[in-house]
Amino acid sequence: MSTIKITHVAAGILIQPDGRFLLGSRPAGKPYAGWWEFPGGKLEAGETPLQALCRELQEELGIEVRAAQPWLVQEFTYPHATVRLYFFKVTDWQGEPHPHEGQQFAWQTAGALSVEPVLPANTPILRGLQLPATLAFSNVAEMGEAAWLESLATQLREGMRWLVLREPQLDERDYAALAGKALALVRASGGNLLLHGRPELLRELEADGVHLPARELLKAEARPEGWCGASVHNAAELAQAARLGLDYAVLGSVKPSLSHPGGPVLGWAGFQALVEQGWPFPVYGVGGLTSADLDDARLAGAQGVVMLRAAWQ
Ligand SMILES: Nc1nc2c([nH]c(=O)n2[C@@H]2O[C@H](COP(=O)(O)OP(=O)(O)OP(=O)(O)O)[C@@H](O)[C@H]2O)c(=O)[nH]1
Ligand SMILES: [Mg+2]
Repeated sequence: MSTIKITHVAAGILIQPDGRFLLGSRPAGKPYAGWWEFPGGKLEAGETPLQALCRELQEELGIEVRAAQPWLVQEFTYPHATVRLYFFKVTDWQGEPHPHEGQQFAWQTAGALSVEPVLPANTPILRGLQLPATLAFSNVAEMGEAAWLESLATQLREGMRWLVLREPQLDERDYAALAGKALALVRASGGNLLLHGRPELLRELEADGVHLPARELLKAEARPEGWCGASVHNAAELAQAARLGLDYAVLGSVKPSLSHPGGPVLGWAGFQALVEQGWPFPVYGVGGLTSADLDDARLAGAQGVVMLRAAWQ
């Protein structure tokens, strides 16, 4: 029996307060020379990913890492190696990055890169960097259409850019009509609207993607086009989201919630234990959460929180 040798790699996403992050070009003489990557390199024997990250950023950039949070973990098979990449968000460092290996540097904005090509394993990482800290789910069922659309317009003015239209009580015709109205508002602000289930409506409505409920995630054999995330409750569902190459997962319930009363509750500790297994997409907490929970969410390894009621108040 042959076992695949996996090369473990730590890579750092240096993030400025304005959100821009650093890419470096790979030096001549290495595989994929000239391609863009996050600075980093292979773990040495006995090193943890964080130790390797600190050493590599010292060697390649001459900086000392002051604050780094583990973020996404991605496995990828190249012709020359199968790599397991541990990506960290590096939010504080000492010193100015200098190209110690003859690299070029470029500070970049998520979704609007000015350099290419980027290493192919990094595609999900670049998608993940575009996602927000709070993801809103609609609440027409409780608020009524007129009040919700009015609140949507207000939230869009105040910076909301991502939302999932989840209205299971509507039949397909009413759902499509509501989606049309919401999309008109979202488009005018440059935002993204994801349908909840109903991937068959994606083309017709020209929505930005689909959020799959867990039962549809488990049935899916391929991801729909556009953005795609899913609701998950356990490791098996997270693994299915990884197999499909989804852009994010929503994991819960973190706290008891009014919308799913009596369901299983993970708490932040249970949430953290699942997220720490390492996934190639960001994971949001859901279930009785508001923006007041964002600090706890980040400490537990979350991208942020999903808000239902709280998003529209
Ligand atoms: N540093 C880095 N490596 C990446 C990224 N994405 C990605 O697929 N890789 C892969 O991870 C592997 C390790 O990268 P590396 O060449 O930087 O390793 P290193 O700094 O230890 O260099 P060395 O080989 O000279 O010792 C390569 O196969 C590279 O293609 C990324 O964003 N940053
Ligand atoms: Mg390197």
